[in-house]
Amino acid sequence: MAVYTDVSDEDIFRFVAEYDIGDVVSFKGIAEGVENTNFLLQTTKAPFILTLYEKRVNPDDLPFYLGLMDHLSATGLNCPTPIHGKDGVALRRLCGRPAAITSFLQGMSPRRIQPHHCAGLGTALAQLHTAGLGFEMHLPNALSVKGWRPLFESCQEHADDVEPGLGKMIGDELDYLEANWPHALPKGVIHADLFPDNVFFFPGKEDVSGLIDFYFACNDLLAYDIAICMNAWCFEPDSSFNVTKAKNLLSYYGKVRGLSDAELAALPVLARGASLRFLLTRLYDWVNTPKDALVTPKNPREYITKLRFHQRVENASAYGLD
Ligand SMILES: Nc1ncnc2c1ncn2[C@@H]1O[C@H](COP(=O)(O)OP(=O)(O)OP(=O)(O)O)[C@@H](O)[C@H]1O
Ligand SMILES: N[C@@H](CCO)C(=O)O
Repeated sequence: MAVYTDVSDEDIFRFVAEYDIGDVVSFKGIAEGVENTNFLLQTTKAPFILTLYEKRVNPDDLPFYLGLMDHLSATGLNCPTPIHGKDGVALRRLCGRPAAITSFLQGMSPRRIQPHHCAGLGTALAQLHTAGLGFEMHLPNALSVKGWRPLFESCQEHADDVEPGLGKMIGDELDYLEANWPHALPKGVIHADLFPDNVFFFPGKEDVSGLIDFYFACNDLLAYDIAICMNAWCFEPDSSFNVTKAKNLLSYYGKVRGLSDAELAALPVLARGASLRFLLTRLYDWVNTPKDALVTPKNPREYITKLRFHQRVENASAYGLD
């Protein structure tokens, strides 16, 4: 249950009164998600999402995230739109946490990912990257290659408790990635966490209906965002890699924003980095979440398997490209 900060009825009535969004009708904690506290807020005017930002969100970065969602919404991309209070301010405080209300997006995350979902995702991701090129604020990716070694060092002592030899594997992978990271590839605004739970479709439809959870968005290599999606969408529950899904993701992305030969050639190293990034944040959460916590941390072993797969990949043809 990802509600880290409880909010009383009195708190919510006082908070909503700071906006012109109608009166509170209902207010329920949302179970999904592990990073922030989210509530579904229904008022006499419409449904909204109230988010209280928790430990992994740097409050100084919130103007970038909210400004980005405003920018992307204005370009026509379907993402949460920050609601501004009567004083014009979107970023506020509630129960001691930074907080904001955003629009509620209709649609559902796919429970069983089909190849057509990856086609829709490729299109939506390229549209996001294209729309983001006009966004003037800039936020370096704190969880890119420069951030991985410090993150590893903060939980290194526990790595071998998860799997014998994991500490050495991560140390060797960090050496490889720091020496081979493709810094010169095209950069722009990336989502950086576009997992299935953050992508909505309408039932029976193939196009993405909306994107949410922009709280890891930042400026980084655009093709790195594709690698994050390939890991999150193109592996089957039995850990096998689905080449058809990867081919759809890459080919439909390329119809909107063509990938350069350099980006295609760099996909294996980008996919190794994308695997390590989520292995590290999951490892950190795995060893730092109390056993009796209400929120269940995500299993880092899933990303050990994905990293090992990409370590064996020699070129992008393994991802379905001709
Ligand atoms: N704008 C929105 N419209 C509709 N539903 C939303 C919206 N924002 C969040 N949700 C719902 O709340 C859930 C959690 O939101 P979100 O993914 O932003 O939280 P999180 O803690 O950052 O999760 P994660 O672990 O995926 O990073 C989503 O899976 C979705 O069901
Ligand atoms: N999407 C992340 C959790 C939120 O950052 C993961 O699956 O590890």
